[in-house]
Amino acid sequence: MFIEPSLAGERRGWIEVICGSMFSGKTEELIRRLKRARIANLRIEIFKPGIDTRYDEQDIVSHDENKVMSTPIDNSQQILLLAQEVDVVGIDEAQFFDAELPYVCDQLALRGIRVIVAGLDMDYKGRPFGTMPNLLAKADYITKLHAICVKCGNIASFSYRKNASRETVLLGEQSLYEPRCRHCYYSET
Ligand SMILES: Nc1ncnc2c1ncn2[C@@H]1O[C@H](COP(=O)(O)OP(=O)(O)O)[C@@H](O)[C@H]1O
Ligand SMILES: Cc1cn([C@H]2C[C@H](O)[C@@H](COP(=O)(O)O)O2)c(=O)[nH]c1=O
Ligand SMILES: [Zn+2]
Repeated sequence: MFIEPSLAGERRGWIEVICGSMFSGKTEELIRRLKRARIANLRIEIFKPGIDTRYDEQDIVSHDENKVMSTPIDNSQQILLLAQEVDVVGIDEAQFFDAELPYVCDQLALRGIRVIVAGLDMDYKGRPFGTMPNLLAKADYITKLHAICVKCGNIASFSYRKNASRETVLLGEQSLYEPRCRHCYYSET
């Protein structure tokens, strides 16, 4: 389990990335960390990409319906304007953001802000997803989570798409995707 670094002494920012397949618990873990920061009386701002309207226009919602309020935005530079006077910034569905997001996270961390980012590391084809590889390269702390493979019960790192759509971005949940282990993923792709 991730334990927050000590905040004693001069305040320095850092970047945490939570990654993994769909259903691996990224959003739950993001919400858990943000709730703990709130308990510590830290000032928090939470962002998600405007296109992610799957469960709610505004809130970040996990597959188990844990939720937290967020600000939907269309480009990552908006975070630099909106995250004033805050101690912690949370960002969900990072894979959908533009290529500037790693730079934005760097700038926030330089301001002394703790940045917690959650996102899919791979798309349905098993390729690195969007800006995630660059974020992972810049992260100070990385947590890789796993779902349970729906075929065999082993740990799952892949998000298998159940229909024939070929576009990279296709919002959805259980009806469209299932988490699979490497073996079960490659046996049907
Ligand atoms: N195959 C699965 N493996 C693990 N968790 C699953 C699975 N299917 C459904 N879930 C549920 O999904 C929850 C995680 O949801 P969430 O945090 O939204 O994941 P993510 O953001 O990584 O997609 C788990 O706590 C569990 O209740
Ligand atoms: C694999 C994959 C996923 N998506 C979409 C599907 C969901 O709307 C989100 C992932 O949400 P989660 O919180 O990680 O469950 O991404 C996509 O557009 N393309 C893909 O290849
Ligand atoms: Zn499997």
